[in-house]
Amino acid sequence: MSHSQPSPAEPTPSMPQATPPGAPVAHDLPVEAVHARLAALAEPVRGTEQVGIFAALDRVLAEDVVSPMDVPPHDNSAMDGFAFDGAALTDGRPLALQVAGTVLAGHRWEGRLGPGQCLRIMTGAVMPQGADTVVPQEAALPASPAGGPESITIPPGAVRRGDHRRRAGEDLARGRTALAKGTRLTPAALGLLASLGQATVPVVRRLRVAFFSTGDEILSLGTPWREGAVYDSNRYTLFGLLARMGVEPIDLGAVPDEPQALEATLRAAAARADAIVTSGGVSAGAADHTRTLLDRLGQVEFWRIAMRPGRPMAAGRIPRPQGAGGEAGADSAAVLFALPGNPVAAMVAFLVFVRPALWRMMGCEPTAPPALRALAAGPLHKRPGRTEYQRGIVFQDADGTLCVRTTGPQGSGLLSSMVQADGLILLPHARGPVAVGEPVDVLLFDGML
Ligand SMILES: Nc1nc2c(c(=O)[nH]1)N[C@H]1C(S)=C(S)[C@@H](COP(=O)(O)OP(=O)(O)OC[C@H]3O[C@@H](n4cnc5c(N)ncnc54)[C@H](O)[C@@H]3O)O[C@H]1N2
Ligand code: MOO
Repeated sequence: MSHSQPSPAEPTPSMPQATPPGAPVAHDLPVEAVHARLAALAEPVRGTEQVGIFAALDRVLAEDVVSPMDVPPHDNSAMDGFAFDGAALTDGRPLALQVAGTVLAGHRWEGRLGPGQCLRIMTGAVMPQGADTVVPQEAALPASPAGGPESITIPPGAVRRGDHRRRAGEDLARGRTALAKGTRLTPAALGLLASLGQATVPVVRRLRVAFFSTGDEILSLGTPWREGAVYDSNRYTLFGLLARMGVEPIDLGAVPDEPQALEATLRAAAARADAIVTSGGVSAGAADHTRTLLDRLGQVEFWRIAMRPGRPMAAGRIPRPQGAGGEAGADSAAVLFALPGNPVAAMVAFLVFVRPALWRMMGCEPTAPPALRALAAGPLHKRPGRTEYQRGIVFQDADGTLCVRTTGPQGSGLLSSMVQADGLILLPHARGPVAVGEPVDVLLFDGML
């Protein structure tokens, strides 16, 4: 047993007595306090590997990448048109130029433009010596159109000096940090690395996350249904949530409410994984053995969190068996996140707490999910004193204003509502009921990248 002691400034996580069901309880930990405790628990793992750039998508960069070259590597044209010396432009007067040749992208014109000359140039082609400006071909008047102009006239005001020239190094300058350690490698970041000629990338090793469900009533798929049982859904939502993060998910199945079975699974998980995510068995029920077991196995805290859904949760460390460090890294313990069993509560607690903690373990400072401000299409029940995450559907009204309505009943067993929802309506701790037309933040399930 190694509950950490609550500090005097923080409420005790002990069980509240005789509280009306669903009412906020003064003892419950605010969401921010849970974030702070999890940040202390989730330390970055050690270990890096060099991977090919395609395999680097969604991984975390293990070292700063310094640009070995300028990108673009040379001054070049941003338009198909004519390159010339912009110093020849005069206010209010047309400029006539003779076309000295053509340069295509991927080629360099070796000559030097003289006074009164221009070069036909394609987008991306290297700017010739003696030119600093490009006039797009549709803005130049050809003096002799057949077979390409031999000379052009630039009407007054068509371009200013320096227009449509892209400078060497304007995207990335040689010697500058192109991507910082800890960056999550998005599609854009992969492209940036490729633009430096980098075919392999140093990344943080893949985080191993074991997950399992608990409960006598939980049936694995393929098992015939029986009275009193439910098919396991949490393992599949957790698999999806973990896989989306680019971690290595390790499925350890469904475990009955038997202390020996739970202990064996937890020990096996700690031996193989950096983190363990479980669902069920964290509230006050007669078969919720997880609590007793965790008290014995590791340093685990149980929390009642001032939020809905996702009120009960446990988190802490489960020591690795001796000699298991080689496989799961040098750290002596795996981090346990024990989520509530109700399917919506498990998902919401994962999104709010586990996801940012796992990003931290991967060496990446987590970013807040994208939020949208929308007007409540109907009144929302909300009690001050807890953070609520209501499932929301975003739409535009007849005027094009962004609005949000709930999916309907907000029971934390209604997994169908998570499928219908676009995101979670975030109602902060202190907020009371929301009237129609009041603005609220919606945390979107899907970001663009
Ligand atoms: N007296 C109290 N009872 C409960 C409280 C409370 O404060 N006092 N809290 C309620 C809240 S809130 C939640 S959330 C749940 C969490 O309880 P557990 O984490 O112990 O979860 P279980 O009791 O094991 O299961 C709850 C519910 O979810 C179903 N479940 C569990 N695992 C799965 C799974 N893998 N796939 C599908 N469904 C699953 C389970 O059958 C139960 O119906 O406690 C409340 N009780
Ligand atoms: O808060 Mo429980 O987590 O309602 O479902």
